[in-house]
Amino acid sequence: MEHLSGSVEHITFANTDTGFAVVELDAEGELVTAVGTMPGVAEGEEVDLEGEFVTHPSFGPQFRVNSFTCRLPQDTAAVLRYLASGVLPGIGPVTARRIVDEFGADTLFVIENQPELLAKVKGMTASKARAASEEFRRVFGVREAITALARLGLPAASAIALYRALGPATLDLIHENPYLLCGAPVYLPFDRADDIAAEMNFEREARIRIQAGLAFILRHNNGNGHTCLPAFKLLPTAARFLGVDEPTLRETLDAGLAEGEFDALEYDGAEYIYLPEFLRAEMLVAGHLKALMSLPLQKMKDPDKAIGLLELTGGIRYAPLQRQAIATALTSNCMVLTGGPGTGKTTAINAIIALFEQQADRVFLAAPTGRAAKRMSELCRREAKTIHRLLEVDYSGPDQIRFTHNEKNPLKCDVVIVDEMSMVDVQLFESLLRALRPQCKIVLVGDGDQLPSVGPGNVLRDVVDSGVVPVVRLTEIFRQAAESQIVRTAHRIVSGEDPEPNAREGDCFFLQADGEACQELVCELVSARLPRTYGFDPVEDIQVLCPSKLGPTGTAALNARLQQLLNPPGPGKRQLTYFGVTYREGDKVMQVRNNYDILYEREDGEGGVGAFNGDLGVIEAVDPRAGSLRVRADDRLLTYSGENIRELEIAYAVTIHKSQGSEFGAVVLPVAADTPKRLCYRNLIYTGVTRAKQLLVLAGSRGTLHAMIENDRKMLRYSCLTRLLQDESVC
Ligand SMILES: Nc1ncnc2c1ncn2[C@@H]1O[C@H](COP(=O)(O)OP(=O)(O)OP(=O)(O)O)[C@@H](O)[C@H]1O
Repeated sequence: MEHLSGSVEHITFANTDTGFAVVELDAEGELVTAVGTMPGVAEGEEVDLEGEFVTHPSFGPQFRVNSFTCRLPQDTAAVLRYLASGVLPGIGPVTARRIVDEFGADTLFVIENQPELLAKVKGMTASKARAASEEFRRVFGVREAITALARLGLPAASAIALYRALGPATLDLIHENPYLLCGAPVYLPFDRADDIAAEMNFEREARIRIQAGLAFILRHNNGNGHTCLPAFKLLPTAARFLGVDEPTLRETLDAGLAEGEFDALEYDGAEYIYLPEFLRAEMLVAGHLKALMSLPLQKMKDPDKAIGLLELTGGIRYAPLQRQAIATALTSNCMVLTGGPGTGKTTAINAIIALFEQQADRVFLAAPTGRAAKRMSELCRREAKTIHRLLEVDYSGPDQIRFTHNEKNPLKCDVVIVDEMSMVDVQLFESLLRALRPQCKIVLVGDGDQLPSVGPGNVLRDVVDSGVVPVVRLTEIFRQAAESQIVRTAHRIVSGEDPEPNAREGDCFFLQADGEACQELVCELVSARLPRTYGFDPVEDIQVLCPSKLGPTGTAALNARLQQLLNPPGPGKRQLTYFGVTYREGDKVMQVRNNYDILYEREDGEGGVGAFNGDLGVIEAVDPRAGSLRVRADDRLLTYSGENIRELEIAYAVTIHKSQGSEFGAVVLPVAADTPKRLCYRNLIYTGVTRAKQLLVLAGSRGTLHAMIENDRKMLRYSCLTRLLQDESVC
């Protein structure tokens, strides 16, 4: 680690949200470019940096900043430059000169502590002076927090986020309870917070430690899809994890329950422990659906006749189960429509939409991901939005996501149809239901054999299992769809059968290969064979879907190879390397978590914020100097900089989990013999197979494929939604 001091001559780039900046520094007469997290850095400031000199391929030598501290400008000339740079609101060069003329070397002290004196300077008002003072204190508060938290090993971006959440009292609050670091927005691993707390002499049996440990275990399990944990699981796990005996844990848990830190439900003699937001979500979902089901039905007079007329005008004959689905949608306030690929769900949805609209009902279509919404729009030939877009994310609040549409501002629709419901987690469903008027009808469409949602809960399965809402399951594969081997393979998998042998003219193949040879085969298929034989574009049309991230046929190894093959470095092709990952213009990338800070522009000029888990795009431009990227994802052009870049993964190959809700022209799916056992199960392979529309190539070992199909273990997800729906005392 090297040390560098100097005064900031020029700011080339600065992102106020992340603190990422590129500055020109006068370091003892030599001009040096410094790049890194330097929140609020301003011209004229004296900074002390730690980091290393690196040589950038395009910009030559520069200093990569690891830690940043700054001294207030010392002499009046430096103070003047600092203020004149526009760093504080309402103060431009002319006013800056007047202020410095008035207060000289005391200028910054006055700004910080005596804004009322500042107000007397010509060009300033009391409110301008207050705003400038507040901004000054905020910037220095953030910096103080960054310096103090850096000593605890926290990166600057986390410190900035924490300061945004906790405000000026950040450091005091962390000293009182270092375990706050385990929660939003930092989510520090418990053992790291535990080490910090130990240094501050917190005891092992301290109540805040135990409560934080219990919350950490619950949060960790939320990450694995559970909305709650039975106490008989939570307590022994916590005893091992925290090294505290169970009676002490029970006592602390009870105190936490009394104080509202946790919530609990009891069913069949077991006690289920929740973080409050998840019980609130389940209660709301159960209450809303039950209330909806109990509302008097505004039945269509003669649904059979209406369906018959639709058949006549549309030149179609609905299958009996489709008729049942359409009639159920028209005659009940809420329903679930399920079925595998090619069973006529979309055809039934289109009929449902048409008949609702005949009654002058306003129908909204929604899906959990951008790709699923796009597909729904295409198939239903009308606008479908992501649930987030339908509800309109409200960006005005702090980090916690909020929506513009909620119980106070409900959506103006009479019916909402949600596709790919298996992917909707309990909190997103809660948000959707909050935004619906109580009488708004709901049609939930999904395929229960797909993987459950990434987020907590198993809403579709729980609602189906409850028996509270009518469910129609389409089972007949229509002739046109049955011609597709992909569709037949998917249905065989659901019934536990291996795919048929390869046909000469088909859309689904199995190719035998293993280990490194399988990696080689996948790369050859994507880069040469499939483009040559079928005309697929290797980046746009073909997607490699892997069960695992690791091993020769995991996403990590395949992405490294495919990036080199499909998008090697070239003259004029700019790239940047961030935390060991090289992002190059032309690379295919995926956003791997929801982030409401990323700016985008749509082709129609509409701007907005937000990138969502699973969004796929291509890097259109890289600005290595500013450390930023522009990514095109369908009709949106997203801008990434600083820490946000870490949420982008190279995506020539992605895991099957991450591919939920998306479809691709061609899918290459490695099922090598070394696929980890825990990833050999039916829902996973079924989800992967059903992502392919025109061509599916399974490459690997038949034994592994067979093992995956054979293992029908349904993943256990702890949740009480089914019970809450069935429980008559809950409303
Ligand atoms: N009643 C029907 N009579 C004849 N063909 C039908 C009927 N219903 C659907 N089909 C045809 O069957 C095929 C699959 O239907 P559809 O797209 O509605 O199914 P899906 O369940 O939505 O499939 P996927 O999930 O794969 O998109 C389509 O080609 C459609 O035209």
